[in-house]
Amino acid sequence: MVIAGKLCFTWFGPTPVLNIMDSDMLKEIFSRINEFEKPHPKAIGDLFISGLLEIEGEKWAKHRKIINPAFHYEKLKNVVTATCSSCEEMIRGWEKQCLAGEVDVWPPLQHLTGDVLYRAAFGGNYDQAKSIILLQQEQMSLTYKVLQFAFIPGWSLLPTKLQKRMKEIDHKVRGLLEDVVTKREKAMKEGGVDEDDLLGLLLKSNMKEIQESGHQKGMSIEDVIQECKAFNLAGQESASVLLTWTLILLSKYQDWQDRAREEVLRVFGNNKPDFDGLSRLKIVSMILNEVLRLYPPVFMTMRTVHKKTKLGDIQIPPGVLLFVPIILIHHDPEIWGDDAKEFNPDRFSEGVSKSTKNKLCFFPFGSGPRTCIGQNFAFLETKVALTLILQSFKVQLSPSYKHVPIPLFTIHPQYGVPLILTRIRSNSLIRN
Ligand code: HEM
Repeated sequence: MVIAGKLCFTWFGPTPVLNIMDSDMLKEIFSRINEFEKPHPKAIGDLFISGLLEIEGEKWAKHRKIINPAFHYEKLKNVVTATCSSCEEMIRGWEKQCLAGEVDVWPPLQHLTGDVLYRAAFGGNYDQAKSIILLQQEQMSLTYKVLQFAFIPGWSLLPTKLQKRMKEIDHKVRGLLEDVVTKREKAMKEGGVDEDDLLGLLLKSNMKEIQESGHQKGMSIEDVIQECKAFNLAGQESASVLLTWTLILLSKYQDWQDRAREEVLRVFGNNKPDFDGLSRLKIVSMILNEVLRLYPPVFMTMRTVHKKTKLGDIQIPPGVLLFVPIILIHHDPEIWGDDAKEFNPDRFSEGVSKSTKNKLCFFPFGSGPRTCIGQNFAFLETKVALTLILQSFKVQLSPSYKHVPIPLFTIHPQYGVPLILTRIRSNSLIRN
């Protein structure tokens, strides 16, 4: 039922839902974080999200303050180094595979972003992270199944096979992360390691709290593990999805691929991308924004209303779930024009605020205080990977590619992404 303009009322099982597409209301929802809070995922029986993604109020603010320094732009130089190392390994693999025919780039891109996250945020590598990532991927598809039953009251309390497996996965992931965390903690205590990556900062805050207060007041080791779990999920999945849809669209729109490659070669030649040069990639940024508009990896977000409140002229009772359908707003012809569904990076040629006329209608990373903390991380990693790929290959869609985007928390290509990769240099190892 449409209430007024861009407001639509529905039900999700027993829960009343308001779909919000109005720019002014969205600004309110994203900024008034005490009234419109993130819904607690346990309310729908899932177990996989935790940490910064779900916590509320003061605890969230405290955690975010601790973590923020690891995400300052200058601090993210290690993302560039980590992506270069990891991407070179991937490209070497593709060079061998492409001689034998097409390459399904979807699994390697998922590995890539997992590896980058581990190297840059946790000081490890993909081999250590592999089991955790695979378990979390399984957890996500199980959670998706759970959601289909979530409207049946009490279903989440039943001891079903699904619930049992989810608990088992949660337990295993927790154990694996505990191992990563305690190893680093030991190394830090022995004085060997003092890194300001994400894990280092989380652990330093834990140690500082203990030293200062003599007892645990701040981020406990349990909190640290939960945060690592959340970052694993948030940091790996969406970035791989962005890179994947970018390669699909550049394969489809060869003119944009040529323009992106020209720019990459103008800025870096055949050298490895460096931190400062990445900010000069204007065409690549326009392309990434357009991919994020058409295929926003996180295609919707939610808030819940905790106490009776007013949004615009409407009184909203507590318990209402607010759905923010990012993808629908990004595809709205009233905002983006008749070509809203077409790939046209030129619409971002004068920057995001010009193309959105300063309305809140493009927000692939959310908005307001609870906006994505990893936005710069994701942009750097994607630009580096794209630079190295475009320096090495011309990419085309294989005739076997089927265009079936499916929403599985993020938008996945259901049948993978078989590409034909043509090497454009005899030796694609990038110069230092
Ligand atoms: C293309 C890649 C990415 C996209 C599209 C994306 C998108 C989003 C969105 C839409 C939200 C929810 C915002 C809201 O509800 O207002 C979010 C939250 C979050 N993201 Fe990302 N994200 C990406 C990459 C990353 C990366 C690489 C990391 C970490 C390294 C990360 C960490 C987080 C965290 C921790 C939150 C919760 C923030 C909070 O509640 O304070 N994300 N992201």
